Amino acid sequence: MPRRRALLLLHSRWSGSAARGLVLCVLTFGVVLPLCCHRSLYSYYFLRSVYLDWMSDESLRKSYEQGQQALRYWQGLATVRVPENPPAKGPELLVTVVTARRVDGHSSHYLLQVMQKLDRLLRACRDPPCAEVVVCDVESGPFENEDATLLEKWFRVVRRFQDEQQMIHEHVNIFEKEKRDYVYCLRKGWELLSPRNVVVLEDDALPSDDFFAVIRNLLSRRFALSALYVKLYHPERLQSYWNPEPYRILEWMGLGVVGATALLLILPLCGPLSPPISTPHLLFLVLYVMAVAELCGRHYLLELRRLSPQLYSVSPATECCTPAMLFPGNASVRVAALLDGAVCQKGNAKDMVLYRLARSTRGEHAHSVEPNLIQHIGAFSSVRANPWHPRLL
Ligand SMILES: CC(=O)N[C@H]1[C@@H](OP(=O)(O)OP(=O)(O)OC[C@H]2O[C@@H](n3ccc(=O)[nH]c3=O)[C@H](O)[C@@H]2O)O[C@H](CO)[C@H](O)[C@@H]1O
Repeated sequence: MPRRRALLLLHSRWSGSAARGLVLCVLTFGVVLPLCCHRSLYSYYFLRSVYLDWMSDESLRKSYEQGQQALRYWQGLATVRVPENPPAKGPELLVTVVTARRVDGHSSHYLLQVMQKLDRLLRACRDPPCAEVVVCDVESGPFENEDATLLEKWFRVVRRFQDEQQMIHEHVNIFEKEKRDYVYCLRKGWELLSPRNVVVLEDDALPSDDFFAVIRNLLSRRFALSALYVKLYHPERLQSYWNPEPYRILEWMGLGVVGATALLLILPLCGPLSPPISTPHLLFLVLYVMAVAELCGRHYLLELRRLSPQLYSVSPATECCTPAMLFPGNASVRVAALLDGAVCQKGNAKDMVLYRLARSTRGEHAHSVEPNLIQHIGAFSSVRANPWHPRLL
């Protein structure tokens, strides 16, 4: 008899727990998260059909306004500021900005926006200067890159077609040209200034406010000594846990365990409905926290790391994209040599080639930093065909 009663008690406890778990899941995943996240671009709850077109148009409009504002800034500067001295040799950091003339999106003046932001950041750290900046103009078409010309008074602008006349007669696919342009810019920066470290930005990579503080911190970490490159950007849409990168799965499980333990410790303070501390409850809460994190969007969790440069995480490099890259020490020269030996084409652009080269070359290590240190503002590509109506996703 007592055995039956014990079984009944256990059964009622379990069904009570299951019912509470079910209510919690329905409320969280069916009510609270949809209400909180339906406008968050990188959440699973984002209402794409309702908001995507509108948000994309808004972002294009803003980008156009910011481009026009940057254009006025650089045009107006000529009357109020004296040009600075040419960049000094041997700087701690050289930032090379690779740029080509854009046909689509020309009026958003991406390059001018990026340079305006760099100018603002550099004026905030002058003694000693955070970095020297060189603009690397790789335009080879019949028209000049007007934005680069406008910046000439303020920054050193190097031009590939002036240095390498033969490039005008080069008949290579656009991805191979893009790679050769990149190699030229890497080598030219090194040759001109012999910097101790190099950052290469593409002309639509807008640095974040803490850009130089984080770079300085990264360079002070041990891993940088042996790094071939550190990626400073990965597309937001590819940052979720479900984009399987081994370290992300570990991070996801760790977050689940920490979050569930915190909940188990906090819930008893909230009243009699709290679950008892047991392994099944812990497992349930681990899965619950993991699901909440993924559905809300890992991208938003990463933003918390912006609190301090020390909190930025470094992990093995991910494949896609090179809009912002840090090359510690003489790594930019090694990368130029590696890229020189490879051929790029559609489906095998310089970002993929570099990723594979880093993995297959003994002794070289490639890393990614999170969260992103730049915002990618280029809605229009200068190497690919552009859609009639570019979208944020
Ligand atoms: C955000 C993002 O995913 N960007 C990636 C995407 O660029 P996108 O397709 O977004 O092209 P983009 O217009 O950003 O151009 C990338 C870079 O190439 C430069 N450029 C352009 C034309 C040219 O003849 N020579 C030249 O060097 C241009 O100035 C810019 O610095 O694909 C590229 C590879 O193809 C790189 O992996 C980019 O990081």
